[in-house]
Amino acid sequence: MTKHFKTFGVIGAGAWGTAIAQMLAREGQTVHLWALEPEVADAINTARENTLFLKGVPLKPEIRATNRLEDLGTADAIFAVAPAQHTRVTLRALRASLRPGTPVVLCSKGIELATGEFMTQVLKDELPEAVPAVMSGPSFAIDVARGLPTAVTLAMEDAALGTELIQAISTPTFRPYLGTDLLGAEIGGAVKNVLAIACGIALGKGLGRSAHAALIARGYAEMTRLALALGAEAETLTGLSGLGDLVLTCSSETSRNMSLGLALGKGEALGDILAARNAVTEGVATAPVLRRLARARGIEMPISEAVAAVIEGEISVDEAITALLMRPVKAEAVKS
Ligand SMILES: NC(=O)C1=CN([C@@H]2O[C@H](COP(=O)(O)OP(=O)(O)OC[C@H]3O[C@@H](n4cnc5c(N)ncnc54)[C@H](O)[C@@H]3O)[C@@H](O)[C@H]2O)C=CC1
Ligand SMILES: O=C(CO)COP(=O)(O)O
Repeated sequence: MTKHFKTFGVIGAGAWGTAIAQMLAREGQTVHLWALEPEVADAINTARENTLFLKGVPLKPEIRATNRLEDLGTADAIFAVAPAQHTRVTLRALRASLRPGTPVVLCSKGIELATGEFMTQVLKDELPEAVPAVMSGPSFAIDVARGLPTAVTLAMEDAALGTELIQAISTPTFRPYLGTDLLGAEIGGAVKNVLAIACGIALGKGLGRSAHAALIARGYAEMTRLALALGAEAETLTGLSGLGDLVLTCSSETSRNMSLGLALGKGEALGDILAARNAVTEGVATAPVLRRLARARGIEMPISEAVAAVIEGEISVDEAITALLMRPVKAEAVKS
């Protein structure tokens, strides 16, 4: 049976949730956007601007902001865009109102610190009757909100339903490519944030573009090792949600993760950097849990290990760099 996607719910009115709502909003469709902060919902509904998280972008009239998650319960599809550490509680709050079989598209990029779970597992725990999907790829919120060309992976097990959803949401400038490997898509999105911190540190320390490129390539190798060990498909990692997002995030100061690394490399303290920003930097929470996961499975992830150790205050930036450079040289294609 053909599913008609007319009404959308977006959980989280940060930069990315707001950009997704803007992309979804078009004539004849309604987008309910849940904001945690009353002033954000108010500004969107009255001034048609998200003054806290996405300043300067005039928002479309189809977007209706709300502070009540239950207002999203009747949507034909939900986009879950709260930061990874807050995703569980927002999904749980939808349990009573969401219709069984509703697609829930997970858009946050991270691993839950308390449980070590990726977002698909969190969704399964909290809304077992939802149809899971993952949307991930190289996509800065400001680019999407301004209508600049963007391509992402949208992974859903039911390819026919995924195709219908993509047809309902795609525009000439927002192009989701269908995949069926949800785990691969979410691993790429979570791990690239940690690797972007490493790249930022290297550039901030003045180690040069050769070191930067080496970190991206070796980071890609460790991301792929983890993905394959957890049962994801290699092709997903070569695509938009893997290599594509890794390249974007590791190369641009627009990335919060990359810019946090840059500041660390220049000698700023982690606490000061975080205190000065009004934006989530997912790699900070993901790095320690990623290290835990890799160690538990015996997967070698030296760059992510080094970032975790710096974030946890166990070693300095200089010690992390020395540790990486002192690693024994070995064959490039070693798998573990
Ligand atoms: N900004 C971007 O360009 C992109 C972001 N993402 C991902 O989207 C997710 C959300 O990031 P942004 O929209 O950029 O966030 P943001 O940094 O713009 O805003 C922070 C968000 O966290 C929410 N928040 C804070 N405390 C909360 C709580 N206790 N419960 C629920 N929500 C809470 C705020 O309401 C706000 O929506 C992250 O996982 C990020 O990795 C993915 C692709 C692009
Ligand atoms: O995921 C992103 C781009 O695809 C945004 O990255 P940051 O969270 O590092 O800004």
